[in-house]
Amino acid sequence: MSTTNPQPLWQPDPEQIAQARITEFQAWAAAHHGAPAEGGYAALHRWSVDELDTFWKAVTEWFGVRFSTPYAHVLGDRSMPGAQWFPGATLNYAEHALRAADSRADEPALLHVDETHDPRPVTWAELRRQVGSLAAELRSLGVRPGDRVSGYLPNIPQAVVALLATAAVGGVWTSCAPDFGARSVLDRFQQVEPVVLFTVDGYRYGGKEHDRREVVAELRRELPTLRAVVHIPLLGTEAPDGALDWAALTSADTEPVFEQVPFEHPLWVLYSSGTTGLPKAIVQSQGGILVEHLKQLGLHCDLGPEDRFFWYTSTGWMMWNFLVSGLLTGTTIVLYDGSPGFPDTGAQWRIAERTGATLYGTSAAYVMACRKAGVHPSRDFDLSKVKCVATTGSPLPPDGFRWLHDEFAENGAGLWIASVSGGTDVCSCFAGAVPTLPVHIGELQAPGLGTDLQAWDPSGNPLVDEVGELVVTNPMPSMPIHFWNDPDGSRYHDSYFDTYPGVWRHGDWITITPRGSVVIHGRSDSTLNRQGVRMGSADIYEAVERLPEIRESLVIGVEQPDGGYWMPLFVHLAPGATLDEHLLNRIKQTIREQLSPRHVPDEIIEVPGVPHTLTGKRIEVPVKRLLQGTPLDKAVNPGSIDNLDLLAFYEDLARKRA
Ligand SMILES: CC(=O)CC(=O)O
Repeated sequence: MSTTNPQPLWQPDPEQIAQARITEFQAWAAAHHGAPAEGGYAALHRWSVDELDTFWKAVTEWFGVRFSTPYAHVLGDRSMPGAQWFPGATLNYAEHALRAADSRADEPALLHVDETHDPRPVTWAELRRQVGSLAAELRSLGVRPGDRVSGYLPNIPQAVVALLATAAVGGVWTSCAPDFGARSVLDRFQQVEPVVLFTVDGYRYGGKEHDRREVVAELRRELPTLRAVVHIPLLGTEAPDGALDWAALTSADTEPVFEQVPFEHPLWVLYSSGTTGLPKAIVQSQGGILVEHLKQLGLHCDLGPEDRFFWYTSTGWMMWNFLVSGLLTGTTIVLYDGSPGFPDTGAQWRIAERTGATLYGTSAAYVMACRKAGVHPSRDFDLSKVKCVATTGSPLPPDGFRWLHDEFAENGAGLWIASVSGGTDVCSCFAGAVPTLPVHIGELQAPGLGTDLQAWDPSGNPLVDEVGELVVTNPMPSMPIHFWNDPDGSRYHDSYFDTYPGVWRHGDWITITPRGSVVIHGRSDSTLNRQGVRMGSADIYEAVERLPEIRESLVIGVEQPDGGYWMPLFVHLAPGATLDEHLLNRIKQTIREQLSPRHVPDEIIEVPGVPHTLTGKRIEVPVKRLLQGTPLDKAVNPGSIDNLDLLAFYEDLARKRA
């Protein structure tokens, strides 16, 4: 593929460039660490990957990272997997996240918004006090460094307090959003065996209350390692028997004590979507996340104390963890707990307006939905504070860039549009926002600093202006320190390093353009990725195939040329069953209840059978490729399929849909 779009859609003016934090950083790094003073971002980026150790040392100095014990080197062993970052150093993530409490005690650290859309502030001093109180209570409950603390919580201030208190103690945080059904939560939490569970009684979404007390009771029964359950009465119910009350644990006026942990001490566990089995439990470190997020939020997103950072997310997605890290740069973060489109599609823009967001992030899918629904954000809302609209979850289609640009331009405003891409695996971005570079339609501005991002062909040759596998050839501090329950590291190794030994292969198709920007073409594996939320097909199979009428099923997600996403569920019925209205409804209801409304497919289609590999794995990727129009002989290796005849059905369907 060749990349066109020679004219930028937007470019920063000289004043914006001069004022960007990354410009100041470059000048400072040139004076103190030999970074190139000239050559702009491209030169800085080259230096950051060529002089990786010096670059990361510079980041820690620029952002004033407080090492309570100094490090021996920046990078001990640099091989992947297993690179050792800042050996010898100790620090604490939460201590850094609460630093602004010293100088800006009465300013808001959090703005909490629910479906009324009225922001409610939590000051830095109040956040710090609650974290201090809760951390002391966790210690008295016996929580020790390395213990797992879990949250079944919406995006509310209590979730941020619980994460920071856990990190202050050196515990390992992990969370699921309350729209996850019990099975999805247990598939995650049972792996990591938490000792504490923070939970709500329910949540509000789309104007309705969703009672989760039965799910919580099931979680308590099925998580035998729990020593304490903390009840947050979002719907106003009493704490169930044996549960502790949130208010009691957070009422003391206690200074937080920040456990000083090794740089590579685990901070949290995030989960992959579990396409081929249980979700991977991905562990990232306190120090690794601290420095990666300082770089990403402070330099790439250009966030600082005067900013307000709103990203529409739930606690079940890494973007929530990324949002919380906005505190590291002294930025006020906006927590929205509610439906993205309630009471109308424009909801998120209204929240951006009411909270004075300066960086507003959302999913590409939401942008496309607004475009379709005829929302006029800049006409109907005062978005004069918004400097950047960022998108992720899936690549923002060219029409999305044009629409955002035109909507703001009609009201005389320029808009920095940052389409960014990374993932749970690094809880960050490989490529995306750079405040000093132009934006071209359909392109991410550039690879991130300290990230040697390349597109490779199957033999490991770098490609420019051609589609290749997204690889990163150097270690990043936020790469997983390990997967949970993977003692020999084989699952970790096989997830990223089995194609190109020693090089991270992410599983996305990308093009690096001749001007150094990046185009993402979608997953090179079969992860479902709908409205920005990654989901595992295995969860869906498990739920659907509990129904006696379903013999087997296959779910895939197909990116559509118009930027949409089509997620059909193919069902092979048990003998005698009929796919009538009743069964269709039961399938949908089962998925909605056991997983979440987001897992409900767009269409349910009866098929004569599900094709497998010879080792019995359903072949999702070849079916997806067929439905994207790839001819059969190119979509699948015939020798690897158990029943080739079955593919004729999918081929036929692809023809009919074309
Ligand atoms: C930054 C991202 O890449 C987020 C995601 O799509 O999971």
